[in-house]
Amino acid sequence: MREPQLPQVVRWPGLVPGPPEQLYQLLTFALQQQLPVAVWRLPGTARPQLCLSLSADAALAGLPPALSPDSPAGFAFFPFRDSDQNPALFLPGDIYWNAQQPDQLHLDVADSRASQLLAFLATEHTEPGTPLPWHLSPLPLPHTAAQDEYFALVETGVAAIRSGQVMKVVSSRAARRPLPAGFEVVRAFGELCQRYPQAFVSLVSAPGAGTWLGASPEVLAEIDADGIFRTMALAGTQPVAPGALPHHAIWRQKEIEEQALVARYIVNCFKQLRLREYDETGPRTVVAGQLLHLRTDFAVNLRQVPFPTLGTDMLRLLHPTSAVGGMPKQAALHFLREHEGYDRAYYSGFLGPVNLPQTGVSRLYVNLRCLQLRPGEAILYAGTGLTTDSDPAREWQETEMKLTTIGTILR
Ligand SMILES: C=C(O[C@H]1C=CC=C(C(=O)O)[C@@H]1O)C(=O)O
Repeated sequence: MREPQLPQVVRWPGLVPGPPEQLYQLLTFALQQQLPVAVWRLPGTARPQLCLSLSADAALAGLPPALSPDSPAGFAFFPFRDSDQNPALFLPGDIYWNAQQPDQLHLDVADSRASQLLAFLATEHTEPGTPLPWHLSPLPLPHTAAQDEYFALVETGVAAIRSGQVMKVVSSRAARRPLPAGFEVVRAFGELCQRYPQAFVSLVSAPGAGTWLGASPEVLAEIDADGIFRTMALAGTQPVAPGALPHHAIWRQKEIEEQALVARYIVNCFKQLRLREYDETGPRTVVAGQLLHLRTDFAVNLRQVPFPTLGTDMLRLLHPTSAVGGMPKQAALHFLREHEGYDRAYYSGFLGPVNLPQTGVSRLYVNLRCLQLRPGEAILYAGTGLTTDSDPAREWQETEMKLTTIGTILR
């Protein structure tokens, strides 16, 4: 098997500033040169990592990434629906930096654009907090549903379930919020990292896609260093009750069914691949910020099950999962296209590093609890899984709760 060429490790040029300054310098270079860049912090880790691509065109991937050790290293940023307006991106890992090893940069020294970066880092010192030219989406602002419109959408969804058109559908909406005075994107990213230590925190800025910040609780497809493939069925939502232990949470029939459908969807994907050797754990209650969810974890040991394309195949079958689309998949997606009334863009798409920094290790998350930056404001996104028992007012309230996860950085 051919291993991808990983960039070389070079020393940070000149005096090594603190990681926050380094992050700022790298972002300044990327944005001034109008290049795509992604910063992320993995759940349970302390330090951010960064992937910078030296060509905007090279990031236009078109296809979902292959989760295989011989595919290129980079950062995937995939929309809910792949389209000309919201292209599927894969940011080649031309430059990789990890705040864990702050004196190192991974790059190809023979590339003249990489040398340009090194020269920039050696001479320029942008003060953190200096406004940066973030990429902005060229698309018009998405329609933001008022309460009565969302109620109507939920009612239409429930009617579609009752008539047997779909079993489950996840309706969603966008909401506009002004940026507070002095709002600063990199600081907001840091705040998300502090507030949500168990989330996948991300900041992606790319030509054509704009700038997105998020704190996702949901793994879509992951292959770790021990060759374990993982995915999860995450659904059902209630607020964390002050003083109560998460495992004492009581779930209604509605949430239990909603989550069971997502788990069934994943089992069906394994079945389509004729794979029986998976471990299933749960469902159990998990905490995601101020919310509780029900989660079932699935794992396959790829060192014991000889299925080298499992990650790639599952990713293509899973996205969009019934935690963000519905069931059956095509009928639910058709319903959303007809009735949702706005463009989700990269909300409920997926994102994360592939073979970066370690060959064979990929970590893709569903892009939930996220916002998109626009001049002077942010567009926040949230959705709720509908079943026959859904009540419009409760579903609206649930989207409000989900919006507060990312909304806290706008206070
Ligand atoms: C669609 C979202 O959440 C999904 C993940 C967990 C719980 C969900 C729910 O309870 O509906 C959703 O399926 C969102 O956060 O926008």
